[in-house]
Amino acid sequence: MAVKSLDDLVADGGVAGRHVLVRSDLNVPLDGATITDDGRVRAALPTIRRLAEAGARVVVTAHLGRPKGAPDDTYSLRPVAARLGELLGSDVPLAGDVVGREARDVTASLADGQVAMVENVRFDPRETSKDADERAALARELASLVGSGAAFVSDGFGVVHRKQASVYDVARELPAYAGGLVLSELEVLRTLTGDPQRPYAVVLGGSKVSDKLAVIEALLPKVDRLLVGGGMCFTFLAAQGQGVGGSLLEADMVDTCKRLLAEAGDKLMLPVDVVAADAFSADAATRTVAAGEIEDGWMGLDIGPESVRRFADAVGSAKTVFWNGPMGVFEMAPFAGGTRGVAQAVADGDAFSVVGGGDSAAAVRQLGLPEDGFSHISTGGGASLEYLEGKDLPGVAVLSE
Ligand SMILES: Nc1ncnc2c1ncn2[C@@H]1O[C@H](COP(=O)(O)OP(=O)(O)O)[C@@H](O)[C@H]1O
Ligand SMILES: O=C(OP(=O)(O)O)[C@H](O)COP(=O)(O)O
Repeated sequence: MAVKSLDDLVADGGVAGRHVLVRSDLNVPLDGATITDDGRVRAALPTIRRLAEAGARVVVTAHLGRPKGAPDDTYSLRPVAARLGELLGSDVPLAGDVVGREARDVTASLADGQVAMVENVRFDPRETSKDADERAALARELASLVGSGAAFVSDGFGVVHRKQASVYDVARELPAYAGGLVLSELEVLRTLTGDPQRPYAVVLGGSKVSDKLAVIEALLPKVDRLLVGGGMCFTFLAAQGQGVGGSLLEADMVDTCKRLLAEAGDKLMLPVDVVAADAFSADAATRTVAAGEIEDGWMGLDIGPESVRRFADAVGSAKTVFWNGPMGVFEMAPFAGGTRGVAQAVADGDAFSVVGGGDSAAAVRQLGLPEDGFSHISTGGGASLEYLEGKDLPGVAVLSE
């Protein structure tokens, strides 16, 4: 069955007076309760606004960070609901729970064209449960919030690779439609899966190491160059027997990295130098050292200048570039040079270039890089990677069941 879109929903008898549950990806970077980059909220806006303007009673669900399946104020969606309200130009009430009494009250009291949110859906342990029955139970409760006659719009591209209750299971409980953001992201990424112009370079960094190691294996045969920086690189350096001190390391993935290094040969490029620090802090003492010479008590928080030159050369000569994951802890000025240097090289080059991921997109904007230097800035990092890898995205596949 073909995926139905938001256009179909609006055309199918209209949405005026109907409840519509929208799953967005509003997982924004925060400094305390301050949003440091609202790109994902802005990206979610067109779908939410279109539904509201068509008279729907819109209930938005989203996650923020990775709370441990229980309410945790650090991960409250309050700042996000406030920002969404500012951008919409009307107040967005936020229920203090996910499917409890407040969620039911807020949902029931919506007027036509109004938008409300429920709290971080990951406060409910069933959202991310491996047990399909537990997830289905939460999905039924989410569906019953909006009642019969309601519809579900899946618009959180950054999370469609997660088989989670509010992304996957809920689409089986309500008539389900793909939002404009999901469809437009897939359309751009499709151009990278066909026959990309070569050389094709993929740059990986960031901190979700174990998620992305699996992706490397699948991408290796498809790309000409795979550049690995950020927190990702230290497990590879450790696999080469190099000293990584207190850097981010997934010890149980070292053997996998050994195997990947052997398979990849010189396709896979690692940093040759790193900016090491004696603490995870913007005020830490720093040193640039050879990649294998990080001492105990020090940690690698950025790739070094020689690595930036080599990575910049590789992306500068590529005709297609996909980049996910910052090269260092760019949020702190002393560790932003690697991300800035590589991003600038992508922007200066003439490759078809896609940068994906909440933090990577935020880095482009925060470091003042020209957004028009990239062919596309995607809201999803892991989701884009899994798509490029050729995997089915559960949150998309379920829409055509
Ligand atoms: N060497 C490093 N050590 C620890 N964290 C790092 C390192 N390099 C990058 N990071 C962190 O990775 C985070 C982004 O990772 P990730 O979520 O995987 O990227 P994206 O959101 O773009 O997909 C940033 O907050 C950044 O500070
Ligand atoms: O930030 C996200 O993904 P990304 O860092 O891969 O872009 C999404 O909101 C998914 O979050 P998750 O990786 O905690 O499931």
